[in-house]
Amino acid sequence: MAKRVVLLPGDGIGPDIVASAVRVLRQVFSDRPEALSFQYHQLGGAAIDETGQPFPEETRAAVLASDAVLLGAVGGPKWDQGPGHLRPEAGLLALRKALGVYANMRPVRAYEKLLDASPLRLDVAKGVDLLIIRELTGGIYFGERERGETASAGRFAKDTMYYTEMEIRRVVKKGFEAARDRKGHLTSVDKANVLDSSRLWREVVDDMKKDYSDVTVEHVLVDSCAMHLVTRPERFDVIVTENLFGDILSDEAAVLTGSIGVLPSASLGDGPGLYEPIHGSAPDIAGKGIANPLGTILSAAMMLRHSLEEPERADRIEEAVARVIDKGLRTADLARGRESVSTQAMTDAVIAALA
Ligand SMILES: NC(=O)c1ccc[n+]([C@@H]2O[C@H](COP(=O)([O-])OP(=O)(O)OC[C@H]3O[C@@H](n4cnc5c(N)ncnc54)[C@H](O)[C@@H]3O)[C@@H](O)[C@H]2O)c1
Ligand SMILES: CC(C)[C@H](C(=O)O)[C@@H](O)C(=O)O
Ligand SMILES: [Mg+2]
Repeated sequence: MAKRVVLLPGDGIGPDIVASAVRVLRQVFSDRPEALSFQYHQLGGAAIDETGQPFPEETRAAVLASDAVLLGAVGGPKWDQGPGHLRPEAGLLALRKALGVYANMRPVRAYEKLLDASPLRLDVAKGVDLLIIRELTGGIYFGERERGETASAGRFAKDTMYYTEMEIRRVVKKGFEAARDRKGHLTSVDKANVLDSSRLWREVVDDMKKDYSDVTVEHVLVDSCAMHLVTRPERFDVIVTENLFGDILSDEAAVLTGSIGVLPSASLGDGPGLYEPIHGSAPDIAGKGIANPLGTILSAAMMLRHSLEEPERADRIEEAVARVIDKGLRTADLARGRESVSTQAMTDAVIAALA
């Protein structure tokens, strides 16, 4: 039976980069085209325009019945003025929650050929190969919120960072397991010098250590981690951290690779996985045909590996991307004054490199 992939192109550059990933998937399955079925649904601003909701019921039903979900990006200035629960981003959060994808894996790999695209010194970014595991369905993104007004101090707004032991344990477990399969080092990132939720996080990590004696564990405060990511990135193997810290640190880590456009992600829980590049809808370049499709193409490879039991085809896509980068092809975000190619041409090159 065909594996059911739900495609959520979303907004801005989303439709272009998802189209690229689908072309690559079709090519890598050209010997068995019946193995995958694709279904398009709406999420984000596009869904608001059509249905009034950022995560329509129809999309919810489709993703829950799928084997995996591939998402482009959501958001844009057109929808920025709406109330919080009717923003495109609220649809994305509701999607993650509905799928229960609590572990967001964001691998960061510096390709040798792209080192000069990073603003950092060559020797800093060289050899970087780390994995950020970001808790994705809890923390301040999903805690209690409140808006109000007091007579003495004017308006107030409240967001709450709330974690249960169960939420921490299951994502930290993914961290230990990933470290075990990689270089055996786990960095748990928190703000335990200030936050109670971080102190609980640290206690749970320390509790779990004894079951993973082959993994070395260190605790690093998030501010210090932010500095070390761009000064000594080679010290990291697997980083596990809560939702907001992971969001910020992964965009920072993108600087090591030359562009946020090349970073993929896999969000995993107990049901269908969700796969999306880590970047947004890039309204500044939308419609120009110049978006970097590699983060989405590499997310599709992660989908084949983690949800669709097709690890060899995943390898083939990743090798094709590495070959294209090696040949020197760059989209505008990576060009740094060199010649650049379009989304379409980059996708064509990956497809040609698959052969
Ligand atoms: N997962 C998601 O859907 C997601 C993630 C982040 C931001 N957003 C949303 O996207 C919108 C824009 O946010 P932002 O500008 O802060 O972040 P962004 O990631 O969209 O863009 C940041 C910068 O990186 C560039 N960029 C990003 N992806 C690129 C690609 N594939 N190729 C070339 N250049 C690329 C953009 O042109 C821009 O200059 C906002 O509405 C935000 O909420 C969505
Ligand atoms: C758009 C936004 C809700 C999202 C997040 O904060 O999780 C994005 O920044 C990401 O990293 O996927
Ligand atoms: Mg982000």
